[in-house]
Parts: sequence; C-alpha cells; structure tokens
Amino acid sequence: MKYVIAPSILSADFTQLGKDIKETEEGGAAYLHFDVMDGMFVPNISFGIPVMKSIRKATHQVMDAHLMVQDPIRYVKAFKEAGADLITVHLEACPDVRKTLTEIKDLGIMAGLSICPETPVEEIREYLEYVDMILIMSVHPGAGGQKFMEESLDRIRETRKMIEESGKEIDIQVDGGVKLENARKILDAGANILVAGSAVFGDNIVENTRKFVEIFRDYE
Ligand SMILES: O=C(CO)[C@H](O)[C@H](O)COP(=O)(O)O
Repeated sequence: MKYVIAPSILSADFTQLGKDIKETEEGGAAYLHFDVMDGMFVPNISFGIPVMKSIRKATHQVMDAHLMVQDPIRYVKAFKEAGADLITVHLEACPDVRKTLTEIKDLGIMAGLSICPETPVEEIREYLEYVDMILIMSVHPGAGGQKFMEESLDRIRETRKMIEESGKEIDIQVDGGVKLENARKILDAGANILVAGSAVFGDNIVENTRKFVEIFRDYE
C-alpha cells in the first residue's frame, strides 16, 4: 500500500503560494490537496477552478480536489479540465452518488467519496465498487485548524475492514486535525493518505512535510 502526505493549500500563504507548493514537493509530498468550499454545503467559500488551473502548470504532484460543494456533478468536468487527477465528492452533497462517481471515472481520473463525522460508515459500502479512495473527515468540514475528533479512529478501522471484505484496493484518506503527533495512530487505524494543512504550512514547510514522509517509512 502507498503512504502519502497531501498538504492542504487552504493553510498556505497565498501571497507566496507557488513557493509554498514547491516546498511541499521538495519535502516529498506526492499529493496536493485542494479544499473547494461553496458557501452552501459548508459555510465558507475558498477557491476553485482558476486557482487549480494555474497551479497545475507549477507542479507534478497529484492534484487532489476535495469538493465540499452541493451537487458536485455540476463541476467535475471543469475540475478535470483544470488539472485534477483525483476528485472527491461528499456522499451527503450528491443527489445521485453513483452517477456522480461514475461521471468522475468516465473522465479517466480517480474518484473519492467522503463522509462527514455524523454519517454512518456503513453508508459507503454500496459505493465501494465505484471509488479509488474513501475520505474520512476527522473534523466538521469547512475550516482548517480544528481539533482531530478521536472517534474518527474507530470509523477508519471500520472503513478499512469494509474495504478488506470487499477485496478491492481502495485508499483511505483522513482530513482534519492531522499532526505529526497523531499521524501514527491514524495510520495504525488503517489510513494511508493523510491531509494536513496547519501542520505543514507555516515555518519550515520542507521539514514539516519530510517528517510525515519519515513516519511512512515504518509502514511501507
Ligand atoms: O478543509 C479542511 C477541513 O474542511 C482542511 O483540509 C483540513 O481541516 C486541514 O486543515 P488542518 O490540517 O489544519 O486541520
């Protein structure tokens, strides 16, 4: 199984975004995570397609678009054209989950399905055949810098068990309050892709990223 750190640019310094992204790449981040918020599914508004399009030219990282957007099927083609390699939608935001995931796969890119902390893990079972990744939110979606919800660990374990039972190879991504200090217990529970915003951006981006990558060595 691959282990990946996906820095969330929501916590980057937007006055020097290109430099911050380069530093995550230098530190060994294979993915770059885009938190797209529409002010409807979540209260905040972040950034969208033009930002992704310009970053695509500046990095070879896997562009991981997390659409915290109501009825996201409306935007999946535009995000793919802007450079997304992976598009994750929320189960709670899709009027037709199956159709939305199929639309993403038909574009020739990876599909992810995310659930909020209140949504029972069991609800993802019927969609496992359509996804490359499950994203377990470990905070309420909508803002960076929140505290990791400890009950997420059981939800990650339950998801990994369900994936194993399905016999499919599906990544588990965890997003919200991920730090160097709790990374190991999240990985031990069964996650293999960690999103981190405030733990990566700030001082020493290269070093912060590299420390996550070093932890992964014990799991590979
Ligand atoms: O959009 C998010 C939650 O909706 C962020 O991706 C997430 O919270 C990352 O930030 P941090 O690592 O600081 O918690």
